[in-house]
Amino acid sequence: MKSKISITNLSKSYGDVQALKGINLDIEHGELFGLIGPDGAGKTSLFRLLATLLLPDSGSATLCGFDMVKEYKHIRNLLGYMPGKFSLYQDLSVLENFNFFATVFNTKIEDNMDMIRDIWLQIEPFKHRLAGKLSGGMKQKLALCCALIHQPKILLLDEPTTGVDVVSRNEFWQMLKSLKAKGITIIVATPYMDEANLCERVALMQNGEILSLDTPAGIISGFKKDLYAIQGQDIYQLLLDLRAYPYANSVFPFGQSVHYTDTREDVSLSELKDYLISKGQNKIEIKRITAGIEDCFMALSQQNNVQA
Ligand SMILES: Nc1ncnc2c1ncn2[C@@H]1O[C@H](COP(=O)(O)OP(=O)(O)OP(=O)(O)O)[C@@H](O)[C@H]1O
Repeated sequence: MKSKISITNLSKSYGDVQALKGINLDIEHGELFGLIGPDGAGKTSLFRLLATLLLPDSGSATLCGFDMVKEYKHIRNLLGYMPGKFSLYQDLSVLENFNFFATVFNTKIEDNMDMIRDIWLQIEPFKHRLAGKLSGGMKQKLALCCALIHQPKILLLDEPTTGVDVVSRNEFWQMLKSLKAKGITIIVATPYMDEANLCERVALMQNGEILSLDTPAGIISGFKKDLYAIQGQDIYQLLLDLRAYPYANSVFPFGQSVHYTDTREDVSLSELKDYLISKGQNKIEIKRITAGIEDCFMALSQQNNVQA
């Protein structure tokens, strides 16, 4: 069975809030796909629709060829869904949670070990611990095991690495790669732009719309402006001064520097530096850099806001 997902013109509102505005998206069998966007972009709403927990206002979607509304029962058996908030029973042990999910899906842990062995081995030493007493990374591993217990063809993971330390985040992505190798179609929603590079394709989302849909490299190649990282002693004042510069096209804070693009084709860096010195800035450093996914997102978002 091909676990393709096809989404056509899908919309969802909550009262006056338009959470999804006509989403069109095809995700291929066995793809590791990223939904990347800030809080409120609409990622959870899209997942809840695909997981058949919400009804759309308009539009449609098929998962493994089954209609999301009319054939929701088939979809529930084919789908593993890991919600954003820890969804397991905090007062049950690891093993009790696991057994509970196996029972719900009318299966047994031992019958599904092939699929989950690598992950289970990492949490097995804690099998008698209450789920509520696990670390963030361990909770995510348990939630992933529970989402996999019925051997789903499609896995929806809503912000699985939010609040998880860097080491556990890396381990988690390694696990996703091995699940993908088993032929599972995986969609990961994340607000972390750097995780886009770990996906085969991504959709950058904002305000219920897809701003861009491509491979991470394809998205980055769409960034056509020269990009500069500018550092100075007072980063906040630097940001304000750059925003006031008449040739500024985009100015965003980025860690310890400001990412800057200019409206001119040929940027005069010496003129820009002189301007900043005239504003009282010192220790200015300007470096030409390559855009990352976050720069692309900011540029697309700015473009989208101008068009709106
Ligand atoms: N039950 C609800 N009632 C009213 N508004 C809602 C409801 N659920 C979501 N929204 C609104 O819909 C929009 C999209 O929210 P959604 O949760 O789908 O986005 P998200 O990208 O998953 O962000 P988050 O990480 O904050 O959940 C937001 O403006 C949100 O406030």
